[in-house]
Amino acid sequence: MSRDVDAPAAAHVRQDVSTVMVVGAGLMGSGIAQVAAQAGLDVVLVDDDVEALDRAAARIADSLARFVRSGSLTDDEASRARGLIVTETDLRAGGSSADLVIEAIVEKLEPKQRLFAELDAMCAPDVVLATNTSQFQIGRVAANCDRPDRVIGMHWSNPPQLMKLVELVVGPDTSSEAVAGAIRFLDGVDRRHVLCLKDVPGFISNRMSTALFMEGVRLVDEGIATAEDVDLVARLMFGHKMGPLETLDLAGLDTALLVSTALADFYGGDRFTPPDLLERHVAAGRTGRKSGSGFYEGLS
Ligand SMILES: CCCCCCCC(=O)CC(=O)SCCNC(=O)CCNC(=O)[C@H](O)C(C)(C)COP(=O)(O)OP(=O)(O)OC[C@H]1O[C@@H](n2cnc3c(N)ncnc32)[C@H](O)[C@@H]1OP(=O)(O)O
Ligand SMILES: NC(=O)C1=CN([C@@H]2O[C@H](COP(=O)(O)OP(=O)(O)OC[C@H]3O[C@@H](n4cnc5c(N)ncnc54)[C@H](O)[C@@H]3O)[C@@H](O)[C@H]2O)C=CC1
Repeated sequence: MSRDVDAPAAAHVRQDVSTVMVVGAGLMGSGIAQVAAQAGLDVVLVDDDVEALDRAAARIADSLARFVRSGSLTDDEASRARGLIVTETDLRAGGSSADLVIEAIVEKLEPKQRLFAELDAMCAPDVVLATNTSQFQIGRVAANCDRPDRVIGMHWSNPPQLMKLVELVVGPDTSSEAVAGAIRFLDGVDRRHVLCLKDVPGFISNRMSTALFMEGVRLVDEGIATAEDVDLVARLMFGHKMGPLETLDLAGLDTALLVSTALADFYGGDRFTPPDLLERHVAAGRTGRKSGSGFYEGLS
């Protein structure tokens, strides 16, 4: 880290991680769990929905198989990683053994606040509690914690298995020891980081991406361009790997609607406001790859 983080003096924070608890086994939690297991860490993956845990196990198996097919992993490495992940519906099963907790549950504030209060009470006092929120201020997520100094934003990029950058977000109380612990963990799982130095909604990445993604949706909603052409502009004119609408299908339109609505509420103006088309797709269950259709059809 090249800059000092202005934070209050805090109690000791655990720097060495051998067991990670990931809470929320959706798109992101399953991918983060896989990354940690591929780095040789024990992982407890928790979700309150047993079917979500089954889907997570299938997604992880599929992703590991792809890595084997492409030659990035051997069969042995893939089965070792799979064997390091335990799935659980009971938070307490992982809470006592975890050296680090990464939360990746639904993008709603109250459930995250409730979960962090529980984690704060349950985990050893020197364990860093990280949130993968896409946009909530870390100080708000940690609002009901006695030890907000160990709460940090750890915003991964989707798909976590392939994307190498993670955004760390420093809350008003986050200690420099917690930042150092998070960086040490990310270094160990071969991820680069950037530091968002102020606790602002949307951080660096989603203030940028939401403005672009919502403008892409607006162009389609206003009949100015097809989804295909908006995405082609991003790919061939800007050199992006994926266009905004393809990326929304990847991320989940339901999550994108929660993110853009929250950012629009906070910042006002139009730049983050979700166009009607996004709301209509979500209302119709067209949530992107996770449902098979979104801006595009036949997704998997
Ligand atoms: C409203 C705003 C808020 C939104 C909601 C919240 C979102 C957030 O908070 C923040 C976010 O994450 S936003 C999303 C950020 N991510 C991106 O923008 C992804 C952009 N796409 C890419 O980088 C590449 O297309 C990508 C890396 C994904 C794939 O690469 P390619 O384009 O080259 O595609 P493929 O040819 O399909 O794949 C390349 C090789 O990788 C293998 N593969 C794909 N998926 C895999 C997976 N899950 N696990 C393991 N391997 C995988 C694939 O098989 C292929 O292998 P080869 O055939 O051997 O090359
Ligand atoms: N989808 C994306 O591209 C990205 C999402 N994020 C953030 O990561 C978090 C998760 O997003 P996704 O994985 O896309 O969502 P998702 O909808 O795929 O998964 C969320 C999971 O959390 C579980 N869950 C909900 N409440 C719970 C609780 N109290 N305890 C345990 N499990 C609970 C659900 O059963 C579900 O399996 C959100 O905060 C989101 O904003 C961050 C970066 C990228």
